[in-house]
Amino acid sequence: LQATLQYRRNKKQVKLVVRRKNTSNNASSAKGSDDLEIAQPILPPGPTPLPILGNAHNLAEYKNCPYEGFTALGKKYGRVYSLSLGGTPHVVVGNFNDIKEVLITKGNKFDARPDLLRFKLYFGGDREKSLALCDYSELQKKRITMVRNYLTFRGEKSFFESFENSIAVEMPVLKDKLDRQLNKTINAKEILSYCAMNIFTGYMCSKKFDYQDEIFQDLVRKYDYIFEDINNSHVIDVLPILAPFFSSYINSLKNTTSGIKKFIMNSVIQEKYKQFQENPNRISDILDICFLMYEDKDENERWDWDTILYIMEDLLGGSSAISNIIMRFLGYILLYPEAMQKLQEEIDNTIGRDQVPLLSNKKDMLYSQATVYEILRITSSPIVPHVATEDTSIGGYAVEKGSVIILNNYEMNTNPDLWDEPDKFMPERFIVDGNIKKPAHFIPFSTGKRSCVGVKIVVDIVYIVTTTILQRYNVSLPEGVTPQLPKGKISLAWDCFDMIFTLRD
Ligand code: HEM
Repeated sequence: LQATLQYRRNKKQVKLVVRRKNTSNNASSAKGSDDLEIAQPILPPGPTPLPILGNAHNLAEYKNCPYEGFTALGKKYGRVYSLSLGGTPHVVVGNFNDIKEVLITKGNKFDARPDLLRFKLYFGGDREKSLALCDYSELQKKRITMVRNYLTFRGEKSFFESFENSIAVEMPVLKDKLDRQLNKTINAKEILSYCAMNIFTGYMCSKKFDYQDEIFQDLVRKYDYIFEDINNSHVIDVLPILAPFFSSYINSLKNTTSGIKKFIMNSVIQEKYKQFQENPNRISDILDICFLMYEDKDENERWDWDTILYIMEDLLGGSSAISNIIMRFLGYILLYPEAMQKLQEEIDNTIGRDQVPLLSNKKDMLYSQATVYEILRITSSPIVPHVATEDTSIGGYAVEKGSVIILNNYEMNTNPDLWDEPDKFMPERFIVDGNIKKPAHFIPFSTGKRSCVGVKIVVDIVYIVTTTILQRYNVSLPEGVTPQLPKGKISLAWDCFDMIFTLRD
């Protein structure tokens, strides 16, 4: 806390090797030759931090969407600027070229994550256990490569088949649950959350649960609570000194995550391990792959139970992202009924009313795909912050080791220089000359070595679930209900908004 950025500006000299022609802004243009040279440190500009508070006050009015605040400050301080938050220097980057420098060109220098108290609390006090919030260690490299291959079906056809099958068997269950609630005002998020979790457990652990199972329901609620928490900022992120005043909140995070772990260990891993031991040659899902790693003959390569437990905890948590984004999908088409009509027309014309929607249809369903992308654009969920692992630079500005890098995806998705009428919900913007076209600066799943491993399954699951729903039902809002869809995060409250499903004629 004592180290405010101003202090650093005055006292600390960061020696950097800066290549002059690398800079498209003015930071290092003061230097003379095109060769590598030692430049004087030019730290990014930024508002002056206050003692203890740092720059928290500069963001106070943007509590509901801090990324809107980062964009507003960027207009004043430029495309790369600095802030001090939680006693740590932060650098905010909102321009695509600078973002690419962080994620791709210098990806190895920016591959760590911030050391936030909350990140530790989610993972039993040690964020290195997490897949998404850890730094980039050798173990992480192995875990994430394995997970990425599994979730993008690289090299193993049977995994794609089993993924498709896990969705396919869940769709009749979803329709059955909705059929029982026809013409009633319902909280669809509950049903969709059970559905998404079952798609995940089906694919990743070969196990499905009954939607009426109260322990399963409790697990899904717990995940949604943690997902909501992780999607929002908290005052202890920027003022960790206040943590003792939030002990009941901290305990609730601890209890919730430990409940999740207990469930996964007792109701998923242990049971499945018995089956694996009976038939170790049958590898049907990622949990079996983890068991192979647990039994590796090489002691240095072998994984322990914690590694397996936390991989499963992290991955199953991805189902909350899916249920929330599907709710957003439904929310937007309820607000823009002409989009619902176009989606239904596309379904009728391409798949028909009776045929089951398949992933193989997706390529012909341009408007459906475009709607998923438009939901992701307009939602603008943040890229998880990165951390500089050495003294380096961005856009020619000095960045010191340990700085947290905020990559302002919200700005890239809402900048009128990059999008026509960015505030308008307009799926058509992603269809150009009869093809899906995503501009290079559209990176809802980020890019580079720490990009999202869920990129493929998210789009596939959202596509199948929403197509299945709209093929069979009209969806409408009860009298007086207007979905509130705050931007800069994916999560919505458990009881965010009700809707009504009626059978299409
Ligand atoms: C709408 C849904 C989702 C969106 C928009 C999204 C977006 C993102 C973004 C922006 C990142 C950070 C990338 C970076 O730091 O450069 C990320 C990381 C990650 N996501 Fe997703 N995600 C979604 C769903 C999922 C799902 C369903 C899963 C799991 C199956 C998942 C697993 C992960 C993991 C493990 C990481 C960390 C990767 C790493 O740090 O190496 N995500 N996601």
